[in-house]
Amino acid sequence: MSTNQEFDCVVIGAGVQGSFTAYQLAKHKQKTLLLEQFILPHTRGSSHGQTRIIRKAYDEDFYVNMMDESYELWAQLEREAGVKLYRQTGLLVMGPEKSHYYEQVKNTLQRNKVPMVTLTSDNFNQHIPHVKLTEGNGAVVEVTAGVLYADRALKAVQAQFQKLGGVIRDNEMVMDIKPGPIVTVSTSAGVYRAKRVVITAGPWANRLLAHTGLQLPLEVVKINVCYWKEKVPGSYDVRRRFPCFILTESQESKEHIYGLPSNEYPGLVKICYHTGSKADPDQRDQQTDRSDINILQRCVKHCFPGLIPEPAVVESCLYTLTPDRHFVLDCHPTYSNIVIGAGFSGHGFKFGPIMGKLLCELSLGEVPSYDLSPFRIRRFQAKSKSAL
Ligand SMILES: Cc1cc2nc3c(=O)[nH]c(=O)nc-3n(C[C@H](O)[C@H](O)[C@H](O)COP(=O)(O)OP(=O)(O)OC[C@H]3O[C@@H](n4cnc5c(N)ncnc54)[C@H](O)[C@@H]3O)c2cc1C
Ligand SMILES: O=C(O)[C@@H]1CCCC=N1
Repeated sequence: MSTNQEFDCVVIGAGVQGSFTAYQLAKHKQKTLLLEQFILPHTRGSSHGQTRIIRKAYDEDFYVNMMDESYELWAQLEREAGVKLYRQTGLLVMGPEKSHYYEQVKNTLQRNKVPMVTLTSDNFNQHIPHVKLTEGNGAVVEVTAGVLYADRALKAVQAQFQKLGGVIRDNEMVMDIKPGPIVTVSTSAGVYRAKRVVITAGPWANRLLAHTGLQLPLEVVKINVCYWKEKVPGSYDVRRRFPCFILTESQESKEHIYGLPSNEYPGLVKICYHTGSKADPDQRDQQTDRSDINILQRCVKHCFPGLIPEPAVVESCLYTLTPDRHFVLDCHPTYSNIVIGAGFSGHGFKFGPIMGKLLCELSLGEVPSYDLSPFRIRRFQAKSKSAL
C-alpha cells in the first residue's frame, strides 16, 4: 500500500488521451503519476485494437486545423520511439452527392487545401476496385489519410513517458477523489496527493466525476468491431493500396459506416457502424444487440461484392458520446486544478497527441494552443448538474 505519495500531477486513465497527457506533463518536467484500473495493455476501454483511421476529412475547420500538428506529433513520437505508427493509405469518402454532410466535408477539404482526388462514376472502379459506388453518391479520396497502429502507439507513448521519469501504476482503480488545493486520490492500492489531477477515464468518466459533484451528458455505447473475409485473398489488402473509407450515409443507414483495408488479420477487412447500443462499461458483454451488424451486412452485400457478408470476427469497443459528438476538454467548473478530457465520441484517437498537449496546457494554467470553445463544459450548462 503506497500512502500519501506526492506528485505535481496525477492522470487518471491510461487510454490514448491519458497516456499522451501524462507524456506531455512529463515533458514539461512535472512529476507525474498515470493511474490505470486494469493491467496494461487491456481491451476493456476505447483505445485498444491494432488500428484506427487518421484523416482530415471533417465537416468543421476546427478539427482540420488541429490535424496538421497532430500528424507532426505522431511523426515525432515515431522518431522518439523508433517505431512505425502511421501508414498512408488514403481515405475514400462516399456519400449522397447532394447531402449537406457530404458537401460540407468536400468543401472543408477544398477550403483547407487538403490533397484530394475527386472520382466520378466513370473512373471510380479504375481507382477503387471491388467497391460499388451507389448511384447518386459522390466519391473523393483524401490522399494523406491512413492507418494508425493503435496498440503499438499506446505502448510507445507510455514507454516514452516512463523514459521521461513518469510513473505508471496499473491494476490500481481510483476509488475516490477529494478536491482541494492539494487533491487526494485514493486507489485500490494507495493514497496520492497532487497539485493537479487530469481525468481521462473514457467510458468511466462520470463515475469518477461523481466524486467531484459533476455529471456530464455522456452516453456509453458498445461497438461491434466486425471483420469481413475477402472472397479472393488480397482484394482489399493494404499492400495493394486499398484505402480506408467512410460511407457518410446510405440506404441502409443515416450514420457513417467506415472501414480499413485488410492488414492486422490477413484476409479480413474491418468494417464498423459508427454507433451502437447503450452499455454499462463494466457489463459490456451483456449488451448483445446485433442491429448494427444487420445494417453492416446489408451494406457489405450492396457495396463490397468481394467480401463474404457475414462477419468472420467480432470484437468489441466502447464509444463515449456527447450530445453534439464534440469532445470535452476543460477545467472542472468548481475546481480549476482538476482538468477533464472526455466524450471522445468515437473519433478521438487521431487527435491523441494534440489532446495530450491541450490537457497539459489546461492543467498548467497556460493559454491553450487552439480555441477550445467547441469543447467547453458550459455548452451543456442547461443539462449538466453540479451538485456543489
Ligand atoms: C470501434 C472503435 C473504432 C474507432 N475508430 C477510430 C478511428 O478510426 N479514428 C479515431 O480517431 N478514433 C477512433 N475511435 C475513437 C478512439 O479510439 C477513442 O476516442 C479513444 O480511444 C478514447 O480514448 P480515452 O483515453 O478517452 O478512453 P479509454 O481508452 O477508454 O481510456 C480510459 C482509461 O481510463 C481507465 N479508467 C477508467 N476509470 C478508472 C479508474 N477509476 N481508475 C483507474 N483507471 C480508470 C480505463 O480503464 C481506461 O483504460 C474508435 C473507437 C472505437 C471503440
Ligand atoms: O474517427 C474516425 O476516423 C472513424 C471513422 C469515422 C467514424 C468514426 N471513427
